[in-house]
Amino acid sequence: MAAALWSDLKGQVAKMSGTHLRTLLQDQARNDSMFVQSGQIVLDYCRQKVDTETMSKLFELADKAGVEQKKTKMFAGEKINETEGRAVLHPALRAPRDAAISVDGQNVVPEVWKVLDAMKGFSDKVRSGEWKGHTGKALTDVVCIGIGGSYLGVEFVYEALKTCPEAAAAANGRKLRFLANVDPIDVKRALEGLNAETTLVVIISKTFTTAETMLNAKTVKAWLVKELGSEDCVAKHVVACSTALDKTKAFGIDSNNVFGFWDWVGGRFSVWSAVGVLALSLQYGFGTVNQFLEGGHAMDEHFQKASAKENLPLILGLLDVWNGSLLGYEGVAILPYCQALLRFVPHIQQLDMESRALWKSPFR
Ligand SMILES: O=P(O)(O)OC[C@H]1O[C@](O)(CO)[C@@H](O)[C@@H]1O
Repeated sequence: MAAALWSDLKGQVAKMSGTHLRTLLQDQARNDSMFVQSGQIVLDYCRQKVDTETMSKLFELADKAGVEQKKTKMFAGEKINETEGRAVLHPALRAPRDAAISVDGQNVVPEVWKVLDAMKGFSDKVRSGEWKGHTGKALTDVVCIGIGGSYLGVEFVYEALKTCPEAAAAANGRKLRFLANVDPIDVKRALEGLNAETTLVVIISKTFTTAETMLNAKTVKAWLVKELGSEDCVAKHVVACSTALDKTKAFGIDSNNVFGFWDWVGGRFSVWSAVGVLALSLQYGFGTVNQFLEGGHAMDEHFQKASAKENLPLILGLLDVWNGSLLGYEGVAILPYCQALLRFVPHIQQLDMESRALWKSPFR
């Protein structure tokens, strides 16, 4: 059945290859059917090389491939990441406090909120000046050390919020820097103009073994110790977002200052966990970051409940199958006209490409 549908879709490829987009765009009913919305997010896909017949075959493909059932399994915490044998539960990171989402029979939402509350408490203390550095000064600047999934999403959201008036006001007088590359020039750029007395270092590493992150962490720790004159400064100036408590302890970080996450958070989606929430709360305040989490939750609900034809993530996924596997396009252009989204592309590129690398085709 699915094979027949696939060959039908190949027929659509032949039809679309001989049809100019200008011709497709003359059909207003087609264009209108390709304008869908969830809250304030609009998806207008009328400039994709599809007509309504192609789309109905793609929706049929989703149905035959069991997307609905797979979605149910995902939100039920089943281990749908087959290559790594893990649940895929980043939606639990942005679920409301009273939600229930289970992994291995245990509701993980209370654990998520325990860490969110701890991050709120810590970031409020740092921002208010109640938390003092080694020499008694308030910490106004933050350097995040991490790489790949433990860096790109955080930097993207930091940049996206920088020009939002409410977030900018909350960040007044504070700096947030990122250090990912092991090139000493990146260390220099990250620390440029910072005073160790007023700097907090956030080491972000799920495993706390990643070579680049560990080298940068040691380099910046040495800078703090040299500037502040004692190893004791680490307890006040270094915190971590990690799942490896033994390793963060060995590095000298107080276990109260380690903000955890879980095996079911893939690195590429981890901006929604402590990886993103801590640094962003230090810069913009927890309230603003909580709005980001609420936005993500609204999209999770839409993905779960909207019908296929109105379902933004599903439609984008189907268009990806169409463009990549059927039309054979080898690249995707993401063009954020809004300059505040300047770091969106590296974030999505890493997220998308790493997901593809981990995907196990049912056909191989
Ligand atoms: O958070 P960690 O353990 O330092 O790992 C970072 C690496 O893990 C990933 O986030 C996911 O594999 C990569 O993108 C990144 O290079």
